[in-house]
Amino acid sequence: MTGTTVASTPQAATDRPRGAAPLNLADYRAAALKILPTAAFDYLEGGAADEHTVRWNHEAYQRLALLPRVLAGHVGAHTGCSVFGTALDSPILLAPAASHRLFHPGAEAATAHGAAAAGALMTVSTFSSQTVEEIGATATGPWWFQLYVQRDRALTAELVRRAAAAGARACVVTVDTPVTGVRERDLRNGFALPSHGTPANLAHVQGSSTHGAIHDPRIDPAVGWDDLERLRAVCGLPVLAKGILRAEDAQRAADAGFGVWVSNHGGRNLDTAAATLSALPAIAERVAGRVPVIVDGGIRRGTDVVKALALGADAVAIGRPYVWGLAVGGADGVRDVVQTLRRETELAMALVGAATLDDLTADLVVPAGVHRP
Ligand SMILES: Cc1cc2nc3c(=O)[nH]c(=O)nc-3n(C[C@H](O)[C@H](O)[C@H](O)COP(=O)(O)O)c2cc1C
Ligand SMILES: CC(C)CC(=O)C(=O)O
Repeated sequence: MTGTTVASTPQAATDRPRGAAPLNLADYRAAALKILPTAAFDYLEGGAADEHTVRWNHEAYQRLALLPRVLAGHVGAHTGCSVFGTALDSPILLAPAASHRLFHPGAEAATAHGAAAAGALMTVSTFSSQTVEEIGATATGPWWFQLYVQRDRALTAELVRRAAAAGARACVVTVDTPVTGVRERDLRNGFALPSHGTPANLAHVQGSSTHGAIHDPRIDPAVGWDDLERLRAVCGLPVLAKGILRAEDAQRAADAGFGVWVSNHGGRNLDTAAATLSALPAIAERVAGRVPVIVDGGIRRGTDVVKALALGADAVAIGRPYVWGLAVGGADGVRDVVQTLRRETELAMALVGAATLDDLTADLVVPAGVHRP
């Protein structure tokens, strides 16, 4: 893809007046909008085509209301959990996002530090701007590796082996991107990932572009279930399939022991794909607790986390919000975004009468609007 590249790397906003400190994730978005070059903000913010799915992901949470239990007799709420054997302080994960250096000079290392400070698990993209070895050497918290299966399967195997050797605790195979969606903001901006965003993990590969295109021809469109089996054998790690929206696909993943990551890629690929929250209950029912179920897309408030867990997710992941934090404050911004969402989650749990994540059950959620018991 040709086009102008974003030349400048934004600096962290260290000189914000105290009174302007972000209170919630939407405040971080507003601050990131002020700092980032337009093309970088649009790449982060945007979705495919008319961006219906981007909106639906978020609105699906607003279409549900909570029915709190009272007099539950709890003191506070505890968000501790374990996902695929990794103990976590809270069920809030960082979804993979390409090229963190586009948003902050500290790149993925800064994200890793912020995630660790918040006790959150980070997922490192195949298209990270630092190598898995660099990230693994600096990460003090748990992290997973997100894989885009490459047409070159020897290279694919090498990638997951490198990630495992660098300390990744699971491999998340993205299954919703046989091709990338048409991101019209990027087309209008003539946007291509800048040279400092070139996928570091692939920099040694012959023919690898020095100006990584968003619509990357190296991603193999013909990925099958047998690829996931082979990858699990190669890396020896738990494998999750990211991008599942259909219950029968979730069932097949669970039958094979693959974790299920419910996602429509943040509305960035197939516009008018279903909101992830709409897809979640049927998926959770089929999986029936056999493997972890993670959901992402549009989660911006603690009440969203509570609703997702009540409807069957074991954990949620956020994409854009932690990148807003990264842009605004580097590692501290990432940490603060996660901690803010976690505090909101704890508060919402206390208010619905839930002491632990197990207390978040489907009866807490009803359609919003007029409720007739
Ligand atoms: C800037 C950006 C880059 C992304 N890069 C990747 C990626 O490399 N691999 C991947 O599987 N998903 C990628 N995603 C999708 C996210 O992992 C996640 O599914 C989505 O952002 C969740 O929705 P949310 O941003 O509304 O929280 C990216 C998303 C954004 C916003
Ligand atoms: C390089 C891209 C394929 C990364 C991505 O998944 C995205 O921008 O949504």
